Amino acid sequence: MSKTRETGGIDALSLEGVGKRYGDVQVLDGVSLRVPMGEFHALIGPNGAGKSSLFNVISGLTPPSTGRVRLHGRDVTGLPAHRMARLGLSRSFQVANVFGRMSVFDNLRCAAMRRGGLGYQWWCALDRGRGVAQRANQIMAQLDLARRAELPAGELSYAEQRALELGMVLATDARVVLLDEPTAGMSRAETARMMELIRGTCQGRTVLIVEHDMRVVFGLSDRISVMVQGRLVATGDPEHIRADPAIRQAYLGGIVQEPE
Ligand SMILES: Nc1ncnc2c1ncn2[C@@H]1O[C@H](COP(=O)(O)OP(=O)(O)OP(=O)(O)O)[C@@H](O)[C@H]1O
Repeated sequence: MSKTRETGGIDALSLEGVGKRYGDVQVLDGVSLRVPMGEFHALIGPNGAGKSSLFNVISGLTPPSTGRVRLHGRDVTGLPAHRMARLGLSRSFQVANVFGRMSVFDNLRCAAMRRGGLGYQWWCALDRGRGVAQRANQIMAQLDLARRAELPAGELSYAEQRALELGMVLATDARVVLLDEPTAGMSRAETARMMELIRGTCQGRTVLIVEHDMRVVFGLSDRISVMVQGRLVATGDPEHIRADPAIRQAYLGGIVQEPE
């Protein structure tokens, strides 16, 4: 039975004819996609295909030129990122996006404050009333960062910074999580560790991930969509995508390493 059916027919995320134009350049063109609650969905495609642009539209960083975006059935087209965060959608970026001078713990506290949709001026009140510190501690334990709690985030290793960034996404308690190349620039061992962290911490959430490493894509995904020149050209389960000769020839051999 599909996840949409299991969850009463409401998709966590649905896109209908999403387009984005910058001047004369059509970056996204008629993108339609339904992601059921709890699905782990990967978005793959060559450089410049429009994957990050799609993330920007979904997360409210930039409005689409055409089409609709729905979150748990609610039309959220064009809502800014902070409103999307309050509605339970959070994202990471291609490059580690942490506050380098703030401690690991404070980075997580800051992120956890967004959870309640309250401003930073409520830091103290939230700290007491909503267990923000508790949440930060919990996430540090999950990500094995507890011994780094007081270290400025800028002094963490690259892989640890990416883990912290994942933690900042999770600290908001988002039910829909967008991860933009979470293993980019990592060694094989770091990638394997990151996969473990993602698998462990994102369980039960709906995840849309952009990733070039096919070990990660095929290791984690329920379904995969392939994007080329701003359009989705295929969506299916990993076996379907892996078996499609056109996709294999065009993308899986070229842009990525094959899963083992
Ligand atoms: N603000 C912008 N103004 C003009 N063109 C843009 C803008 N943002 C993105 N583009 C163009 O949109 C196209 C898609 O870029 P995007 O970064 O979304 O691709 P991508 O699939 O994420 O690529 P990569 O895998 O390399 O990150 C590119 O041709 C890019 O130059």
